Amino acid sequence: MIAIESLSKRFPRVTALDRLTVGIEPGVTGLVGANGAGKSTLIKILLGLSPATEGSATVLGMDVATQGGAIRERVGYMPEHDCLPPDVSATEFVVHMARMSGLPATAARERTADTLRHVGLYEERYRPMGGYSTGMKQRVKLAQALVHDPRLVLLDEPTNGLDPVGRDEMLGLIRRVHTDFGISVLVTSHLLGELERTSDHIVVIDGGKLLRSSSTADFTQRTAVLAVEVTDTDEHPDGTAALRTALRKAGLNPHEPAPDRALAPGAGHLVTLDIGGEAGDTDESVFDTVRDTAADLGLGLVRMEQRRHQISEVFTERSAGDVA
Ligand SMILES: Nc1ncnc2c1ncn2[C@@H]1O[C@H](COP(=O)(O)OP(=O)(O)OP(=O)(O)O)[C@@H](O)[C@H]1O
Repeated sequence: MIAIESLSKRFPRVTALDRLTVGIEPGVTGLVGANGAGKSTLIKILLGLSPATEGSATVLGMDVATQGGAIRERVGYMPEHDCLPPDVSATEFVVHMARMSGLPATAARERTADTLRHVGLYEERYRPMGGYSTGMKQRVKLAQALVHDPRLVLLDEPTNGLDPVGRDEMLGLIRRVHTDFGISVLVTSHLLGELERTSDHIVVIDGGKLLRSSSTADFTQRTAVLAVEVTDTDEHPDGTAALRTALRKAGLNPHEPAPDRALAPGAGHLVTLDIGGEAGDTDESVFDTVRDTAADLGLGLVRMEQRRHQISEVFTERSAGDVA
């Protein structure tokens, strides 16, 4: 869908994109990065609205430097900022946008009605948009991006300003844009965990550079840590200390307790240890060893839990790497 090759964008005081190379496949892709990471700048370059300083990119095989008009005909765009004229209704506005994209008048009206219904706007669609809630405005912005039946939509922070329920509804709508209509989606967010359920693939950028690009499953299912909760006994008043020592003897690698652990009520009963490698190839025998070790010590085994990685850890891992 999109091929980005060593793309840079420099403003006089700041480098917004720094030799970014990444490919976007069909499906739903989340583009994640903190505020100022370069997400909006990238989208504007991909639409041919802003020239890159260096490097190249193609969208649906078209060159962003020379074919911006053709790209915007085939791609839908939902901008981040508030851009809706307050005095016109959603219907009037979306019909206008459909006509701008080249649809004949009748088709534009029909598509507008269908699209507004799809995003969940009904009677309100005849009222001026100035009186709409943020959630309704975001829905109109999504509708105008979809009305000309594009193959790909670029959605810039579509959940901005929404409450948790509104966010969930918007993320559900975005998922359905792909599942119901087969339209590919590139959606941005500054909230790291937000796109985990919506996206097939996640691209993380930071300071205009690519931090990571991989499938959402790879991000969230690489499990490397086992948390074990045990009870104390008369024989072992500190069950976790006894378990750690015994696990070490059994050849495992339990983590040292956190320094403030004694201060946290109820937190003293947890032991964490590494299991499996980077790729998530968990060694099942670790579970048996932990169970048998706890049983041999006479400790009560409350739970064993494999922790899921979260996208936010990409940033933590990177900070740790920087320190190293
Ligand atoms: N027209 C411009 N002139 C100068 N600097 C700019 C311009 N547009 C963006 N920048 C800067 O480029 C960097 C990246 O901005 P960009 O808007 O792409 O980030 P973003 O990831 O979309 O963040 P946000 O979600 O906050 O918009 C920021 O430091 C921003 O201040």
